[in-house]
Amino acid sequence: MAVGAMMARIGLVAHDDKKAEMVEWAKRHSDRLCRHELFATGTTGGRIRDEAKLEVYLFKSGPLGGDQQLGARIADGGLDALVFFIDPLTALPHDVDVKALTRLATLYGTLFACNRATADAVLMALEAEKR
Ligand SMILES: O=C(CO)COP(=O)(O)O
Repeated sequence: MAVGAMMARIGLVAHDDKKAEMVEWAKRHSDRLCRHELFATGTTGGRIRDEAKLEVYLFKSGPLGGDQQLGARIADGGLDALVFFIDPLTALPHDVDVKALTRLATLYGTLFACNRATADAVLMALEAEKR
């Protein structure tokens, strides 16, 4: 991404117990988020689109490959930041996909927020950063 308050490509994902929190966060920051290009796993993105009224590109649902699609975007250099509200208390059938996504975000140095506090900081960083 290049300079100033330019559009960033942001991935949004939330596990089921965290979806309400993600939607609330997206609503609170909708004036900021609408300036960026948003990508999300299917169910998370559908809720953000419907409830926060934001334009979101929807990948497949996480358990059906959506985490992998976001990971592929990271590997291709197509994502500037990832906001992923992970549920640490629930076992997931696609845990390997979750690990793969967080691994790729780490490997490629993607701005990565896993809770509301760091998500706020990531948004601020995207706006402040001189790129
Ligand atoms: O399971 C998820 C991420 O691991 C989220 O997928 P959904 O947004 O489709 O529920």
